[in-house]
Amino acid sequence: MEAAADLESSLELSYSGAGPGGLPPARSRIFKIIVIGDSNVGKTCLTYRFCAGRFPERTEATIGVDFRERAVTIDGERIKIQLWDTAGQERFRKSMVQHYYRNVHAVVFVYDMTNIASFHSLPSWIEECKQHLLASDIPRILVGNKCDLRSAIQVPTDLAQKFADTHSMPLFETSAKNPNDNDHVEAIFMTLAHKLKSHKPLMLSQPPDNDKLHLKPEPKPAITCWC
Ligand SMILES: Nc1nc2c(ncn2[C@@H]2O[C@H](COP(=O)(O)OP(=O)(O)OP(=O)(O)O)[C@@H](O)[C@H]2O)c(=O)[nH]1
Repeated sequence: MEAAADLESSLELSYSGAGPGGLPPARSRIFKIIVIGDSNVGKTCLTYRFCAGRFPERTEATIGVDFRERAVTIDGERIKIQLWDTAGQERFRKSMVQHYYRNVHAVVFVYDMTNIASFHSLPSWIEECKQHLLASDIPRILVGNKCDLRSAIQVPTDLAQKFADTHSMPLFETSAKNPNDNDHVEAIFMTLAHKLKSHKPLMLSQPPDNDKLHLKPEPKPAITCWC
């Protein structure tokens, strides 16, 4: 918990150190996106796919929060997308919840298309989000994951679309696993990044202290259905 607080406060600091030759250092805007949803829906795999460009060989239940970052260039501006992969299991998230939501710029709700229970949990995730986010105009998107498991689908697209419409969110159906969906996962986060880029100036980038969070450093490397 303290580690997350440290990370938050380090992100809130404006970088005031001088660059080479006394010139101001290069700065890039940084956007914090939290990814939430039930355990096992594929939040870790989706964030890994976007940041590392591939499906992870193995995953374990996220404890607290995991953190991945990727720099992208949009319309000539280099920005940093910071993905906060949160724990789906209540026992691993309880004490951290307020840290997830601090200074959030966008929220990605994820459900597993092959698990109707994860879809039915969405209202409680939305409610949690409402309780912790001060601004109501923060971009939010809904992602149905695991569309590669076609024969096991339990959440029909029209049902998900209806839910998304009710909550004024765009819906994306994709797979973190299917390499053919790589571009789709990319497009989901890039669509969000484009949206955020036009937002008011945000935090300045400062490298987070991954050691404090005990995280492994990662390699950098309105659509309905892309299946
Ligand atoms: N077939 C398929 N399996 C997936 C996909 N995404 C994730 N998985 C699998 O689903 C399981 C859970 O994935 P995670 O990414 O760890 O799930 P999570 O939502 O981060 O889970 P928590 O950390 O417990 O909250 C793993 O066994 C993944 O291999 C997908 O798109 N297709």
